[in-house]
Amino acid sequence: MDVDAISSPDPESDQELAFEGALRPKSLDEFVGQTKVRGQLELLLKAAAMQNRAPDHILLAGPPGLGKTTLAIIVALESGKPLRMSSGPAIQHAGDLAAVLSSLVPGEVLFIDEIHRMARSAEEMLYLAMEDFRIDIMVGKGAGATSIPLELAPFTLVGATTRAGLLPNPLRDRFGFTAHLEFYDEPELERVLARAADLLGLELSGDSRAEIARRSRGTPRIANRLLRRVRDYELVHGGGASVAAVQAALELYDVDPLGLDRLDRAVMHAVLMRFDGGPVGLNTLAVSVGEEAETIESVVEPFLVRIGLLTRTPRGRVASREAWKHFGLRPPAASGAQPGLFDDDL
Ligand SMILES: Nc1ncnc2c1ncn2[C@@H]1O[C@H](COP(=O)(O)OP(=O)(O)OP(=O)(O)O)[C@@H](O)[C@H]1O
Ligand SMILES: [Mg+2]
Repeated sequence: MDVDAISSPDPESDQELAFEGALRPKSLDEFVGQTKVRGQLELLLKAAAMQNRAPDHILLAGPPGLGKTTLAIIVALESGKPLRMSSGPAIQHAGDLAAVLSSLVPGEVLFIDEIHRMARSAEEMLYLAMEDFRIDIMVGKGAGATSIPLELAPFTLVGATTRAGLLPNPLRDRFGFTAHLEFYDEPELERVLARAADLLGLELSGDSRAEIARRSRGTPRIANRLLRRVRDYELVHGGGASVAAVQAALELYDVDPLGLDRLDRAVMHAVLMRFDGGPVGLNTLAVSVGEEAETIESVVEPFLVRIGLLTRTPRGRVASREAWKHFGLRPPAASGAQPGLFDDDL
């Protein structure tokens, strides 16, 4: 496998997608963590069921691998309605969207993944569809063009995005509820792992679970992936999935004790070494590691900020004292940008 990908929050292969499918929780009760969002969704679905109507449209926002697709599937399962899956990149013309919308059955849940990547013309059609369950189909061209209104079956749109900030306001405002998914803490990841280990028939002690959870980047997808590598290791070497086996397996795949992946490390390395700890602007940073600014901002940065290695300031990104320590480096003696910040205990 691609070693670089093991800590990446994106799915790495079709095989992994199949594996994910098998481990996906099928109900809100089985869904670990995100207590607040779960409670909010539960209320929303229950109220809709009591009034026998389609639940409000739902926007799921958050970094990759935290459970957006899983929750969309759960919304359909819990409300006992069919689910239609689509994605922003697949909707490049208003006509693509019209075809999907006009074939929905009453109450159907329409999941649009990466909704921020949908074509503009389709977005505008979606506004009307979400609000009035109606679209206008344009017939003909030029002066003779007319629009024919088309009634739609009431449906629930579930949109997912890693970039809520990129959604135009009129679209964002039409969702009755926006769930912001957060990174998972270690006890939550341990519960994800316990459940997955059970499903895989792998015996895993509490200490082994904790060891994997600590390196999972706050992300269930990564926790499950690391668990697979541990299972492989156990399969080949035998002797159970002890803490030593977990450490050996994860070391083999270059998973940092904090769970940092190649890109996380490249970003931190650039901030520390090339920009003397910052502040450095997002675009400059993106260019210096050869990545899209979007990826840095939505995938890499939220995690680095969360674990306290990076801070965002109005003047740019700044490495924390912990960052210098974690990489075994000394901050520059005269840090003109942040006088006194690194003075104590170094
Ligand atoms: N709360 C959870 N409890 C248990 N397992 C979870 C949870 N959230 C996610 N998972 C597991 O993590 C994997 C990835 O989740 P999912 O595909 O829903 O992420 P996503 O947010 O849609 O990611 P992306 O942005 O890449 O589409 C799934 O296989 C699922 O089993
Ligand atoms: Mg998804």
